[in-house]
Amino acid sequence: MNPLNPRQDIDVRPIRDDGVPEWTRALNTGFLRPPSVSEAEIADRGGYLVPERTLGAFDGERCVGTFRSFPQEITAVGGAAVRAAAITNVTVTSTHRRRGILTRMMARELAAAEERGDVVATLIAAEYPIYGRYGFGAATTAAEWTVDVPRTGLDPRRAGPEDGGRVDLVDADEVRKTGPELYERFRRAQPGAVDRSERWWRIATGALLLDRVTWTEPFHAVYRDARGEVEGLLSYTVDDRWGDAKQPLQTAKVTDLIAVSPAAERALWRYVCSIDWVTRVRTGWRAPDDLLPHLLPDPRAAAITSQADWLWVRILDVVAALEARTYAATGALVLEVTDGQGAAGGRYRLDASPEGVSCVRTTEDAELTLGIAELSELWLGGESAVRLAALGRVREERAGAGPLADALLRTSRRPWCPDIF
Ligand SMILES: CC(=O)SCCNC(=O)CCNC(=O)[C@H](O)C(C)(C)COP(=O)(O)OP(=O)(O)OC[C@H]1O[C@@H](n2cnc3c(N)ncnc32)[C@H](O)[C@@H]1OP(=O)(O)O
Repeated sequence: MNPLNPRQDIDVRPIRDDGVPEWTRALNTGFLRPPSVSEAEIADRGGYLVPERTLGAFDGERCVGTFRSFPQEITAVGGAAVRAAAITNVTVTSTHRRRGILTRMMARELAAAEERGDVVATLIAAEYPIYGRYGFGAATTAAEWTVDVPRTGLDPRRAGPEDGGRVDLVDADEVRKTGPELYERFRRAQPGAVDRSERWWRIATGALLLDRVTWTEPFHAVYRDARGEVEGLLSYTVDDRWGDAKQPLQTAKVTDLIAVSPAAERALWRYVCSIDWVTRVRTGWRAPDDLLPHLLPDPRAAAITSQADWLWVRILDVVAALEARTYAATGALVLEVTDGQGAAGGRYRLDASPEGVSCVRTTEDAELTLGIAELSELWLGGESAVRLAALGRVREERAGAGPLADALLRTSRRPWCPDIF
């Protein structure tokens, strides 16, 4: 029992329509932000919180735990949009931690998500150890590079597109017009990407200023191909740093770079790496196999400065999840899936080929035994069953089942979720 607060009768329930201010105070407290809640914050949250999907843990009238989910689409391997329950705003007040409040809120949401027919649940984890116990696996990773611009070997006179395309700076209105459509094209082709709301675009372009976030207006640039079609969007901010010898030492920080063609990717990275005064470029969180280093004459000018797990996925419906994706190889595999918390456990036979897939429950002998967290980690193609077996997290019941799982499930490019939610 937590000695700070011995009360046991904590009630976990959805908030009422008038419960937004108290819930928001608890959220700010849990995230160690100033707890007072402004009118603007209440109005903003009131606009998008869904009370029946917004849980509070109540000690009497006081909210001491927050948790909410919202409907999301995540792109599976092959491009299908899969129904997800996106989980966010998870906090338990410091006086009430480690007595099972998160576990109760999570159990309630996962049961509700299964009931709704969501195929997976998703989240971005604040800390690595929190969510594995609930069946979540780190399904995408992200890396950030810092580019030492003088070392790239890029000649600014030759940094522009060589394919008849062009790069133009555009204003925020233009981004709100062209960005959403471009992003839709991008995410349909990017396993691990999730949909962006209109609110996302308003925040990214300064149309909605949140009083808890310090806003710096970014520059926006688009790449248009030779026909004038927008194929890429770059947003970046630049600091104002000069050295003692009056030399420019500016860092450009990329806040978003979305491209639907390699030409657009190349043009936008080369553009941001060739702006006068900018001596460093921080890329923001990218796919771990981003092309960037190899778009520079000297790839070593781009050094990875940070790398971490990113999107965590929890499969709720194994059949629907495995049948939603495509497979580049042909093979059959019997999986024994264990699931302590949910209904996803059982034995499944996967028959996959480039022509199609079927996944059914079976009584055949298992070839590979793994937890639902491990299957979730493998689902988007970014992790390897052979690696997980070496770590003792997957067990081969038949020799060769691990490499076969990799041949079926792994993908040539890594999955990537560019967003945080
Ligand atoms: C998707 C998102 O919103 S990510 C944001 C997550 N929130 C935060 O990081 C804010 C700060 N932290 C918190 O508010 C809380 O510590 C929470 C929400 C992470 C956990 O809430 P709690 O109510 O303390 O968790 P609960 O008591 O249900 O823990 C269940 C188990 O998880 C473990 N656990 C919980 N949090 C952590 C952690 N941060 N690190 C390691 N283990 C943890 C507990 O030790 C416990 O283990 P046990 O079952 O072996 O005893």
